[in-house]
Amino acid sequence: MTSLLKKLPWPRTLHSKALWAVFLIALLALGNVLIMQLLLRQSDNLAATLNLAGKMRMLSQHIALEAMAAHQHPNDFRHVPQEHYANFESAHAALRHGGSAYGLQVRALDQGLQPALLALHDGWQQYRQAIDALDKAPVAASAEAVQVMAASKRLLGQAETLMDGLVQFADTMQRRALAGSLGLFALDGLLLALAYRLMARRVLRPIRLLTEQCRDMAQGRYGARTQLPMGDELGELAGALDHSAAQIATLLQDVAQERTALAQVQAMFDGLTDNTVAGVYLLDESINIIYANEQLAHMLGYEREVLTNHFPLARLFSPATYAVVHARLQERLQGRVHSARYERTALRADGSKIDIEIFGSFMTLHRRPAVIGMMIDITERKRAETSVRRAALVYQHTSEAMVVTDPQGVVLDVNPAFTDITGYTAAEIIGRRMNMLSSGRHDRAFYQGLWASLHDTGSWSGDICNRHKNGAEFLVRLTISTSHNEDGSVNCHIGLFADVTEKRRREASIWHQAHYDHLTQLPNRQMFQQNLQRSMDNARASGQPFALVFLDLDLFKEVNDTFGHDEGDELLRQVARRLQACVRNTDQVARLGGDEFTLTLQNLKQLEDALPICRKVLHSVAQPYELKNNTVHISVSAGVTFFPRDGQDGVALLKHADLAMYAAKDKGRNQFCEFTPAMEQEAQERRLLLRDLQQALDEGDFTLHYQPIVDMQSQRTIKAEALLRWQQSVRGQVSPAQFIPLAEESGLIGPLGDWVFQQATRQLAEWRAELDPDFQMSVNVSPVQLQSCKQQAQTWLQHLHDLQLPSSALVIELTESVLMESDKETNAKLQTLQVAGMQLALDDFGTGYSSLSYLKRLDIDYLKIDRSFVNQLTPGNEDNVLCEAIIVMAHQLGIRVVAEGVETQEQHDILRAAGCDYGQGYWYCRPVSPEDFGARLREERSRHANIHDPALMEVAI
Ligand SMILES: Nc1nc2c(ncn2[C@@H]2O[C@@H]3COP(=O)(O)O[C@H]4[C@@H](O)[C@H](n5cnc6c(=O)[nH]c(N)nc65)O[C@@H]4COP(=O)(O)O[C@H]3[C@H]2O)c(=O)[nH]1
Repeated sequence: MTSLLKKLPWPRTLHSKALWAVFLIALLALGNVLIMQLLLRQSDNLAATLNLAGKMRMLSQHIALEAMAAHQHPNDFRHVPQEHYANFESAHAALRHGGSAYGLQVRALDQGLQPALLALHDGWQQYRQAIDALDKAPVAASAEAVQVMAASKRLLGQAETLMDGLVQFADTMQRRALAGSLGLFALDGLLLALAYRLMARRVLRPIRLLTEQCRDMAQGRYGARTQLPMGDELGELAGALDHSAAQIATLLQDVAQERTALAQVQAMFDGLTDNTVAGVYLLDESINIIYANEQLAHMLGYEREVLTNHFPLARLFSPATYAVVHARLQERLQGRVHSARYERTALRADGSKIDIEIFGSFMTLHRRPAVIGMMIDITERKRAETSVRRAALVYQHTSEAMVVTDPQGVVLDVNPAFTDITGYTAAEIIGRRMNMLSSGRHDRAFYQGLWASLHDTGSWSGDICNRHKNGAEFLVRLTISTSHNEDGSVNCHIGLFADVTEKRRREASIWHQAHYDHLTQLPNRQMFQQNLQRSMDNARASGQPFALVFLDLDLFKEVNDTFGHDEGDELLRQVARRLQACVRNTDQVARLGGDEFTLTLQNLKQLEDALPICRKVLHSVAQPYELKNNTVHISVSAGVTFFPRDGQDGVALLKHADLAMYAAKDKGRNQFCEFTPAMEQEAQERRLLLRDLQQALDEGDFTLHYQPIVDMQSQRTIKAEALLRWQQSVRGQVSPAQFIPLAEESGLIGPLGDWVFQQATRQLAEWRAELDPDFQMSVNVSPVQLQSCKQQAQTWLQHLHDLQLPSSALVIELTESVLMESDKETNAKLQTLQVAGMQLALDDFGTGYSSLSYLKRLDIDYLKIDRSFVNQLTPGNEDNVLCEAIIVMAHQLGIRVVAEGVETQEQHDILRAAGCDYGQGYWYCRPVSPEDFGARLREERSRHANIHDPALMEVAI
């Protein structure tokens, strides 16, 4: 069916299709009308037939009645009219053959009803004969009447039969008409469906597709195509729409491409302008800036809005520079030169200068000439160029040799200094390898290390021994760096070296001086500390302990002072050699300074192994020394510590060895002591004492006692020695012999000594004013105190001046050590005091090594014989001669003598007999408080004033 439909010559245009549709619908309607007409006719014929048959039935009965009436009542009724018979006959004929009767037009009865009609006609014949018979029969004849009645009855039955047949026929016809109508309806439906299908296929679908396409297009989708066959207007419309869509799509694609291209151009421009390197500008023909990117504004220090608002380019340059810039711009604006590049110095908004490189090209903007270009800040580059120029100058003129090699070490270039240092000219070395300079002093591993470093880090630095062209070896400090290409490969190596032969020699010498003792050539303190650290590291690694022995020569100072420094130095050298001879090569001997040495005895299997070595050292050092001019005996005290037992670090170890050494000294010298924790406790005790001392000084817990110094002859108290007293709350009375050394060590002696000086002089001023204008005061001055304050002498003199005391009223008591250790500065201070009139007394004379020559040198006024000599003075004792000799010699030097510690009259008498000038001791008076001393002095003065008898003084005491 479908293929058939397809084959049909369908109308091509919508118009013809519409005409065809109208025609077909009209045809359909006409067909319907005709069929209905046919059915109606059949119905009419059927009705007419039924009507006619009915009439025949009625007529038969009517004829019978009339015949009966006429027979019964011939007067009243006439015979049956002939026309009835004729009507019946014509009706029969119409039914039999078709025609009209009773004004009804009928067609011949269906064949099926013809027998009934024939039977009716036969009955009719008989009925007629019966009528005729009745008509002819007499009025009362009943037989004929009965016959009529029977014939009438039969005819009626035959008419009924025909009627029934007709009714059945009518039913049949009616059913057929219904079936025909239904068939027609079905046909109509089929045709309409067919028509709809065609409509849907040929019209509605294309319209829907077109609608969808239009909708797609409206929504911006131009890719869909209806692709309808080009048969009708819809096809054409679809084709046109497809074409339009394709064109629009192409157009849009073109637009999109153009837009993309435009966006790319814009992006390129943005990318070009949105950078932090190049400032982009656009100049109009009046040479005003009409566009500037952010970088340009940033570069020139302007707001971008300012710069882009027809900013005159002239403002960016000095007038002279702008004249040149203007001329070059004109060349482009006039089209004579298309583009240009040049460098100028521009001015920033703040007036500072900036070196810029300017690129500019001619362009047309709104049909007017313009210049577009870039400005780049080349200040750094300029600086770099200057730097490169300078570097080139340096390269040429530096005294350091420079050599450039390729990655394989082949020389590419050298500077003049290279030739100066190596002797090789550029022509001789370029193209050769650097190993031409090799001295052969370095092994293969050395050069492998050099190249490995260059490879890994790009640089190497170190000393290298080279050979000069003339064959001489020289040491250079060589630094090699690597220059890389952009891809990371090595471009070249740059070597920089200077001849450091001399420098290294000097450095080695300086290092040696810094680390070795110049006198003994032993490691010095610094080297010792490094070695000690190394020893500790080794001991930690090996687990074997080592011993640190701290050595201090006994009485070396005395030897030094007695025999002179040269002899002392020689002694130290010999001691050093002996020490070295006592230990193994792996052990270390060092000189820390002065007469202090250390031994580091390594890798001890057991701690006791160190002790025989210590004994050996003590024995060796104690052997006599043949110096240049003297034979000397000394000994050494040693403190022994062990690592790790006695200390975990160098400081602790040395401190403990020092403590142990002091313990050895305390034990009487020429001994060695192992460190014990008790020593540390003693040291701790000293620290606590020092703390209390500081506190006492802060809180003013010190007092001064005064001990008279009497004139031997008159026994008159003519001086007093100020002696410091410290009554400590817990410790009680602490002896100066205990705390003065501590004060000296800690530096507290400075303020403490000043306090003593001020206190004593104030007291002196009082007594001089009240009791004796010639009274003198002796004040002990520690050597440390003298060294501690630079302005000491001036301060004291000023103080005396303030108290209106003459300097001569004061005697400074110094120990022998001051004389021996005094440096220039101390001497100068003492001299200042002496020049001012102050007197000097040498305390404890005879206990040390001081010689009379020192007394001379310092121009000592008084010499105080130590009480250890005075103690031994007994009548008839040969040792008394010593004291007498001291007194005589001192007097010969113009020095007066004070005897200390005079405890008995015998001593007093012996000393007086020996010519001793002054005496001091318990026999005269113990040190007493200022009040007691004042009372005593007062009493003595009054007694002297009245009696003038020195003997009474003794009684008073
Ligand atoms: N056995 C005995 N001793 C006697 C006799 N006569 C005096 N002494 C004591 O001998 C010491 C004399 O003082 P020094 O030799 O200068 O010896 C002083 C002095 O070197 C030092 N010293 C005392 N006060 C000061 C001071 O203010 N400054 C300084 N730097 N040292 C002081 O302390 C040392 C001891 O002083 P002190 O204990 O006060 O001891 C005093 C004194 O009490 C005596 O007949 N027999």
